[in-house]
Amino acid sequence: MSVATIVPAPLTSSNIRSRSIISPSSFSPINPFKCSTFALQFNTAKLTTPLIRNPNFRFGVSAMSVAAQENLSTTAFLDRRESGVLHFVKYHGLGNDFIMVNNLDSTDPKVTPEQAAKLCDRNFGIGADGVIFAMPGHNGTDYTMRIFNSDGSEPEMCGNGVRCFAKFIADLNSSEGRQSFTVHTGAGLIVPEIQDDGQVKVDMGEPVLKASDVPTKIPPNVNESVVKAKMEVDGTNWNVTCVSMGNPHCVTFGTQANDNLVVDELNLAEVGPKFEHHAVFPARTNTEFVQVFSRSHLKMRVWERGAGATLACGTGACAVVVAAILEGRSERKCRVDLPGGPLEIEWREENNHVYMTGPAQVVFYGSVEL
Ligand SMILES: N[C@@H](CCC[C@H](N)C(=O)O)C(=O)O
Repeated sequence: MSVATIVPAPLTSSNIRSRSIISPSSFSPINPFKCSTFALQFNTAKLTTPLIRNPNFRFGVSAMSVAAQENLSTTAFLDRRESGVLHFVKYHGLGNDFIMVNNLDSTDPKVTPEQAAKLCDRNFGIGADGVIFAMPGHNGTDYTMRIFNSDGSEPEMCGNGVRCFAKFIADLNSSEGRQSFTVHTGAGLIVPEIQDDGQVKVDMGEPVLKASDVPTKIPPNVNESVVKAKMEVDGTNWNVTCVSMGNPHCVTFGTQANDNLVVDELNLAEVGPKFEHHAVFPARTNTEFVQVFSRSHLKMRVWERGAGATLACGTGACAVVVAAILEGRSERKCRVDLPGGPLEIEWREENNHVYMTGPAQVVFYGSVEL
């Protein structure tokens, strides 16, 4: 079985150089990262052959050239110890993509925030919305998850990321089928469960609504929370509801002049940063712009703190359903359409927890010199 070593140009003129390996052994029956996972990724392109043998398997590595060959299984590959070399696996949840790092032997991330920003660069790096570290558990949990955004900042939680995290752990353990893990995060205990159909259902815990804890400086208007409150952005009065899923979210269904957004008409790149850096959000914010199709079907676009426009945001979709319920716009169980695909979200009355169900898929694995 041959393996292609992909050698990209240096990341920058700084001290980071990269070398990535794409391994066709990932299509071997003994490898947990099976060809079918990749085929799923390309269902729309109707590819039926293993991608490494397919000339179209150039996405994401287009700046790289084949330079060498070697035999290696993915798990063995991740177990390698080479100083200055980072082994990673790239995953995505509805196009929200992450460089996953096996950091189980240390509580210190193997990558600095500055290196993470360079690795996430879509032109000069691997390309991702963030770097996620699988670390030893804390206070009795099975694992700890930490994440750096693509700008190097560290958020408390990542919904799509924790689904990828669950799949990554299962792949590392070479375990298949239904299984769940307890994961310590900056947002507290999170419990992802891989279902029989491969989807990952996550107990995302309770939303935080108290304005000062979100945090936002917008004056609370419902108990201690900010619900459908006025927020001025560059002369436009928006209606916003603020929710923390461990990380801060500002959810809007429209302006005071037009309370029913058509999200495709929005200039996200222009308005998103104005919300993210608005003075009323001392920790910056993620912002979700939402359109209501029905009481159980919503559509959102997101501008993420530290990552910009992404194809999906799991914590964002949870915040959207919480906000929609608080504003009387939806039922407790909704389908939320994101640019990368749909998530099922439920805010359960009996325990106040939010549940998110959606996919997580491996893309490729490789290594990079730090
Ligand atoms: N995309 C993530 C959220 C990642 C963190 C976010 N950018 C923040 O800074 O809070 C998700 O799926 O939840």
